[in-house]
Amino acid sequence: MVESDYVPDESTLDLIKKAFNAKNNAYARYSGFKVGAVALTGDGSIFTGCNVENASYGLTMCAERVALFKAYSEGKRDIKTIVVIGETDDPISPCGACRQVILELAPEAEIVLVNRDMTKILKFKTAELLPYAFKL
Ligand SMILES: O=c1ccn([C@H]2C[C@H](O)[C@@H](CO)O2)c(=O)[nH]1
Ligand SMILES: [Zn+2]
Repeated sequence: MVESDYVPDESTLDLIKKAFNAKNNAYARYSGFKVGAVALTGDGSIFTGCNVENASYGLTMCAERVALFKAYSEGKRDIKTIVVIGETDDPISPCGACRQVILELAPEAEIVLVNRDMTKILKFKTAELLPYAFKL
């Protein structure tokens, strides 16, 4: 993990801005909490995501899984970076479901977690987010 004095390079900063903008598309009718994400693949493709909620709360899909599933559904599996930004004062912390999915679908990725105004940024390797994970 890299602490919040981590200064992203230009291309990572660009990803963070794209995730920030993707947050505007969030369908957060129930929680009011908007989240944006991007997934960067090895060929430079960028897939955005936002959270999409449902009246049946458990059907809600998180922003990072949307971005990841968009990449996979376009045949892009070489996930290099995932950025997630929410509306918290500290960098957002992905839920357990997302950690499980990220571990399997983006095992080599760097996960960049950002707070609401992009002043605090944490960087993790996928495996750090889910120790002793269930795998088959
Ligand atoms: O990392 C996270 C954490 C939460 N959410 C969403 C799910 C729900 O719509 C809302 C509140 O939990 O935020 C995400 O999309 N990503
Ligand atoms: Zn989640």
